[in-house]
Amino acid sequence: MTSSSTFDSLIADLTRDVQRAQPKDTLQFCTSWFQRRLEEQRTRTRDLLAQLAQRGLPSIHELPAEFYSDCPVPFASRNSTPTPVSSFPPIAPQRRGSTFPTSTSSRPFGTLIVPGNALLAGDANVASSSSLSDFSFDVREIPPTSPHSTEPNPFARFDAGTTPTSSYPASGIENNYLQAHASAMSRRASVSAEPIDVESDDPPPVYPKTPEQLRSIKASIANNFVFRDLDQEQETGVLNAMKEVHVKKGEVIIRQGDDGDYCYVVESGLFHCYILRDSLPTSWPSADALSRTKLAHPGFHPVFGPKVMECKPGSCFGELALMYGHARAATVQAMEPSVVWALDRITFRTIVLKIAHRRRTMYEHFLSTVPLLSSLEPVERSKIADTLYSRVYQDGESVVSQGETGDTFFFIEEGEAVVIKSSEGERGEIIVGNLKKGDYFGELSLLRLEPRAATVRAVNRTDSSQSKLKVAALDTYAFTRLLGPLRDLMERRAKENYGLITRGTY
Ligand SMILES: Nc1ncnc2c1ncn2[C@@H]1O[C@@H]2COP(=O)(O)O[C@H]2[C@H]1O
Repeated sequence: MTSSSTFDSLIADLTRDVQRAQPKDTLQFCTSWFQRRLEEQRTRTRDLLAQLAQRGLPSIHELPAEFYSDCPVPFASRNSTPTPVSSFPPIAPQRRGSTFPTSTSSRPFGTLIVPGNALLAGDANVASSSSLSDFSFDVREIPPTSPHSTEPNPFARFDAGTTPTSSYPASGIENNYLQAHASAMSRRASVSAEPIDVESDDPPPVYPKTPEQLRSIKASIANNFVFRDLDQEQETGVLNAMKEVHVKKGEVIIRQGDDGDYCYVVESGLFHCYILRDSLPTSWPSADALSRTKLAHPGFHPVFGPKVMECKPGSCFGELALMYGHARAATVQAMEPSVVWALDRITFRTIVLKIAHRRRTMYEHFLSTVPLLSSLEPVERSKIADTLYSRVYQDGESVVSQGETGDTFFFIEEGEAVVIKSSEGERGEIIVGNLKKGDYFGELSLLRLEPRAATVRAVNRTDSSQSKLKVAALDTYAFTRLLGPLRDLMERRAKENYGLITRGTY
């Protein structure tokens, strides 16, 4: 695929998703969307490299254009741990081995590392290597992505600054993108730069909660863009991993300019958020000194600056740190004894990425068993896998109804369905077909831009140990884009299986 067609297809995907989600903050939505796509693409690249590795030393030049990342991945071991994540001491983040492996040598391609990781790892030795365990690329082999740019890739330019922070040592490579910037806002690499070991079996932490607590957290995060797009499994993982934290009156839970690694949902109490517009002090007053600070008037803190927001029970704050590496934009202080639910970014990202990875593997496996798709290349099936989403139906529930406008195509993942038609003038419904695992339906209305020709309904199971109907769905746009090459095949099959394909005659 050429870069312009890749671009066109990305923009088309983004446009579709924006139209579907109707985000209030479009810019933020687009930013998150690209971040996710980048992560997915990097994971795919890693998977492909792992496959290539089984055949010998992989080479960047063997990567199909699909998988070409503008900046190949230096698979180098990490020899330093990340900086402390927050000045907030009461909860140590769950630094599980899976999320911060100290070395990738035992599993050469087991960790997703993308450009910028060296910011965190402080490991810039990307000289070429002959062994798989430390396989790496030389950044100088990588052409600039823009004729006007001398930088190896677009992710190189975190900022115009050149001074590395003490936390993230600069690399020794000339003109490279591994150098961190001194500015607080670019101290941490973007989320795409975070290594997440998607193959680890380490379960995310589970902190027990009452059903009421779960309901309250769920309601609090429901409209937050970070959590809104999580599926059921991801949401459950996130809710389970939230840890109850008691915050004393006056305690500073987030300090402006710090690295932000936690998100909080307020269970009880009250927090004030302040933003200091001027440059931040080189050192903040001690907790003791702060406790003696008098607030001259309620909207202004003499140290932290003007108050910009209050966070009451049900509010969620610090969530952007889960997605981006920005420094904290405000200081948040407890105004009374409070309780929050805290979630660290690594856990959040592990849950989201691991589940996404598992889901793709599961779909790829499933799609490889679908007869309709047998002529497709694995790469094409992977693309379909990335777009599918699952739905489970109760016995007797309709997935599509005759006469409706169709906007979705379905594969049956588990269970069985019946196809039912009813004709004007005829009484009742006639079962015209049975569908089982690996079958598909819903293509006719999309191919022919006609109303649904039949109703497809989950069977009433006679044995409750049988699976409920579970379908993997693809929306119109993805159907046209990804299954376009199979259009004739589907038309032919429809003719054979459903009889004469003319509206109203079957
Ligand atoms: N005999 C049939 N006539 C019409 N549609 C059928 C028949 N058997 C299965 N189907 C599927 O039922 C689906 C209903 O939605 P669509 O018309 O989009 O696509 C239809 C076909 O995929």
